[in-house]
Amino acid sequence: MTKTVNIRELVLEMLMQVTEEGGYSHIVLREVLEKYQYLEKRDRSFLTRVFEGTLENMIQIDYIIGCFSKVKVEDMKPLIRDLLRLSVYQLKYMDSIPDSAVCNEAVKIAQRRGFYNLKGFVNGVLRSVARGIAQVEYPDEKKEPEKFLSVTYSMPEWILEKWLLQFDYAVVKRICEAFHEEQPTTIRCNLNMATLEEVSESLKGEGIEVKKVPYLDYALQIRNYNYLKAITSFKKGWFQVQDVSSMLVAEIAAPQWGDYCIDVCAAPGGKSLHLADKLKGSGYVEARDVTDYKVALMQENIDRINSVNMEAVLADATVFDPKSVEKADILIADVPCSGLGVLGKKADIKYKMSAAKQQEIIKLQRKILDTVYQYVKVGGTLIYSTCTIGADENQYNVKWFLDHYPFRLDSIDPYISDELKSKSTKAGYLQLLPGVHKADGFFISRFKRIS
Ligand SMILES: C[S@@+](CC[C@H](N)C(=O)[O-])C[C@H]1O[C@@H](n2cnc3c(N)ncnc32)[C@H](O)[C@@H]1O
Repeated sequence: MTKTVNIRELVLEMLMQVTEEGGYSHIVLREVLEKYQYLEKRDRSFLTRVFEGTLENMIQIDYIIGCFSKVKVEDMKPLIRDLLRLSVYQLKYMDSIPDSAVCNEAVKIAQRRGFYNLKGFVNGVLRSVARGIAQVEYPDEKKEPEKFLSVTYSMPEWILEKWLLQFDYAVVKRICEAFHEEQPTTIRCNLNMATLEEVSESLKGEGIEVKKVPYLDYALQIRNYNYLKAITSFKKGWFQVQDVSSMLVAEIAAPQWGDYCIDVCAAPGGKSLHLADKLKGSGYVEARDVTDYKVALMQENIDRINSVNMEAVLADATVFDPKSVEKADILIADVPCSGLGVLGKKADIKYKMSAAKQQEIIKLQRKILDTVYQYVKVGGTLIYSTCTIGADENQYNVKWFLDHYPFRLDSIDPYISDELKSKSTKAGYLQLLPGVHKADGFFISRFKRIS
């Protein structure tokens, strides 16, 4: 017999894992959905919506709580703070739930969790929020534009400050808005295994909504599925979940028949698998990553797709590998980054990242480039990419690389659709911006080794 689960309490535990224990929201959610597969679809959607919605809107929610609580949000007991957050999310964003139900449930959870003495506090704050939420005064866009963006879109001010130095206010606002729009799943169809029509028909046959997406003709958007790993065409290896921005990496790498490719930061393997598909069984793709866990993850994907020209390898990209010197026709450095381009899918990243952590990441990116450039043959291609927005990890690293190593930028225009072409793509790099482009925020640059 299955135990009854209190969904709000489960969301509270998930939030605690993310906000207090450093867990990653997409992993926490995936593990819970896998563990509680028996939950009804309605409960799974409620759980997903409250968990993701609370994280997406957390700065705004804390601002609202701050308007009604005498205790500062940062001084609250962590469990009470997260309980208030998920409750305020429901009060503000879920009209179908009566306010009284939200308050009563929160009080019961506080009591069950041993916070008898804070029942009154939880009840008082939530009932005041429920009564006064429509009168909350938010920062004025004209007088305090940065604060307005921060509270409206729950975006930390240090990120906004950096973006506003590089992009117009309207562009930054559009990026922030896009992170709050629906983020449908995008898939890359493996045309070596099935045609686009076959994948599409198979998905529709299982009641899944399918739509074409811009920029690439083998990519589809899917909606309204319950559990990805149960989809027949997924089990057959006919498609891989991957954003279009990430598919563009292999597109821009443009491997030729027989090429030897090394992907130095490859897990979970999306771009490597794409390269292997493009090579149609020829050449070879060494998909390297730094932990056993990540290598096993890639191996799982290789086995599902039955890829014959790809191998998952355990290797640290910051440690020089003499056997790889001038071995690669194509080297992919899809490096660890701040991830600010994918906040629409992984909202918690924005709270975990900081300017200081970003500096550490930049050092690692440069250390990786400083090691792996030696593996590229003269005349070979190096692709440097990140899933972030902002010059620090992108354009400045490109400039630094050109200043120190025997490479030149190479135009990417031959490999992308006309709507993506610009001065910078002609020069050799592409910064995708959510809301401006129909893709995740992503940066791709292409270099040729000249000596
Ligand atoms: C942006 S992700 C790569 C995504 C991957 N290219 C894909 O398309 O699925 C960055 C990867 O770098 C790996 N990584 C971090 N430090 C590394 C290192 N020193 N050596 C090799 N890989 C590393 C991480 O484990 C992570 O999987």
